[in-house]
Amino acid sequence: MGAGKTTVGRTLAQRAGLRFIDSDHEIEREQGCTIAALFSRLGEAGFRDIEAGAIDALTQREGVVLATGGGAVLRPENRKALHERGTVVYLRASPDDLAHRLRHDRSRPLLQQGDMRAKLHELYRVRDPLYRETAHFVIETGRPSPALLANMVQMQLELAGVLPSSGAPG
Ligand SMILES: Nc1ncnc2c1ncn2[C@@H]1O[C@H](COP(=O)(O)OP(=O)(O)O)[C@@H](O)[C@H]1O
Ligand SMILES: O=C(O)C1=C[C@@H](OP(=O)(O)O)[C@@H](O)[C@H](O)C1
Ligand SMILES: [Mg+2]
Repeated sequence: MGAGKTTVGRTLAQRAGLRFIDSDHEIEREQGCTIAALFSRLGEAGFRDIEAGAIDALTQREGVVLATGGGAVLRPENRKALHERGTVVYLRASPDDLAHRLRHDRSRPLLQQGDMRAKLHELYRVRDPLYRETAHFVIETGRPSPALLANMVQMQLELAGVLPSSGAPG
């Protein structure tokens, strides 16, 4: 949460001329309510069931940039679908940077109770190995802006032959 998946993913899609999809936005549209409302109605496990269905459907699309929710890696079937059907970029951020970025955020239900920084450290401990297992590339966030990170991801994917060369100078 707060790594920049939604922000960087949208910019990357614009630059690469691809459609951008965010699994949380798709879920909100289909369910007709916010992620926070789904968590309070169904609990985290209920949300994860819906999320797994969305990941299965969305990873079957061709030619899209897909941003997932940060907890999508918790389910093995999601990790497998993402890794096998797509090229996965892990936008790594330190828990302290995430806490700073999200200090005023009220839309992420898992961070609304207790000490946000401690919670982000705990999520990082559990999830960092899962992100590394799922990803084909790791990009360090931190100092670069979202726009620069989108350039960095695009360049990485062009070098890997996943995206056609944009011919940008440099
Ligand atoms: N590299 C970055 N540097 C500074 N702020 C960032 C960066 N990436 C994202 N943000 C900010 O952090 C917040 C969360 O970003 P978002 O794209 O929603 O993350 P995610 O989808 O991974 O949870 C937004 O306010 C966004 O502008
Ligand atoms: O990390 C998580 O468990 C979650 C991340 C959120 O998405 P972002 O990673 O886009 O914030 C959203 O799916 C939900 O609040 C749960
Ligand atoms: Mg997001």
